[in-house]
Amino acid sequence: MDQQSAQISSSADRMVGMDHAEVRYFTSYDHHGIHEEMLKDDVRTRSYRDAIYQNRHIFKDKVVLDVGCGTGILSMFAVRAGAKHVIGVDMSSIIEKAREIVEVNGMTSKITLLQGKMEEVVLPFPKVDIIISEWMGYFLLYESMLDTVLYARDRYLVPGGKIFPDKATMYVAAIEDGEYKEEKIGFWDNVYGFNYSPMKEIALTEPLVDTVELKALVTDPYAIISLDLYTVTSADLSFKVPYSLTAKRSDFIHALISWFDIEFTACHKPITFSTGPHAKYTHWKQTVFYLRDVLTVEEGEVVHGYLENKPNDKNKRDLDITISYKFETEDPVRYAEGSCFYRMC
Ligand SMILES: C[S@@+](CC[C@H](N)C(=O)[O-])C[C@H]1O[C@@H](n2cnc3c(N)ncnc32)[C@H](O)[C@@H]1O
Repeated sequence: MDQQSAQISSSADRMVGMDHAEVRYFTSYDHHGIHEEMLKDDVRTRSYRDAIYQNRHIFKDKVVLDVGCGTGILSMFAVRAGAKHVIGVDMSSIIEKAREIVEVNGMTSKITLLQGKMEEVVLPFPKVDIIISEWMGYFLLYESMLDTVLYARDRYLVPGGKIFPDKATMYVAAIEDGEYKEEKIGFWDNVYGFNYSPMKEIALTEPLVDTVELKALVTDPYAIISLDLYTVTSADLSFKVPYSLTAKRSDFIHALISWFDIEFTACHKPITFSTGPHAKYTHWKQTVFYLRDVLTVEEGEVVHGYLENKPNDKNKRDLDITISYKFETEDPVRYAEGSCFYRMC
């Protein structure tokens, strides 16, 4: 068996016993393309690099755990920042490439790479001083990788240890998006003279990951939840939170959008980045939730409701999201109230 075939078969062995969704999840990270997209996301990768390089006094001589190391980029940043030793863990076969990358960069003695699930591998150190991880998915929580970071925190982080990054805040806002909603959702009303409404239901249920122009925002953003990675638990990732959106101008509302901000508060000078429509492009873009109704709002009027999120019962990496909305106005023609269910899968 050649080296490549041996690696493929050892990866397959590790997947034995995993359900189909888990295998699909981890193999999605096997291909170099997804890593290229992440590494080329300059806002993302530069923020991690700055957070690590600007805090050599925190990393110097520390044992660091890189949860989901992928190609090893964060592990190598940590070595350059003076870490005593870095352990990188990844279930995906991309870790084979990480080994080669670490070797050609002369860091083999400083980085131990382990292929396996974070929840199952045995680390060469009983405890670590710092956890670094890029775990964020679309709508922050899609893929549910944060659970894995929380597992690593509870199992391996020394008391007083640091997590990079350690804070995430999710926002919602409402947008005018009539043209695109018509193209994506209205399209199904009449397809070559046929009623395709069953397809419209699926299209409405699926949140759209796309870039939203700032000028589409009809309301100010509203921070719905903030996660402190030192204290948050897996149970907290199922939540129902209120929101309240005040119209900045008279316009129509076709959808709510969501995005998140990330903070590295352990840094000497805190480093943050945003995935919002006001910020530089990131591969997370924004997540668009089309509403059934079109709301006709006037400046200063308020739309409020709840956003409920929970991992899907059958596949915990998918998300079940319900958004309820109430637009109370004295004008009975414009009054609107409803609830929409979405699944991110
Ligand atoms: C978003 S990528 C980040 C890769 C790399 N750290 C970077 O910043 O470019 C997440 C990685 O975590 C890995 N991963 C996710 N859950 C894991 C788990 N439970 N055990 C091991 N690896 C995991 C995936 O295979 C993937 O390579």
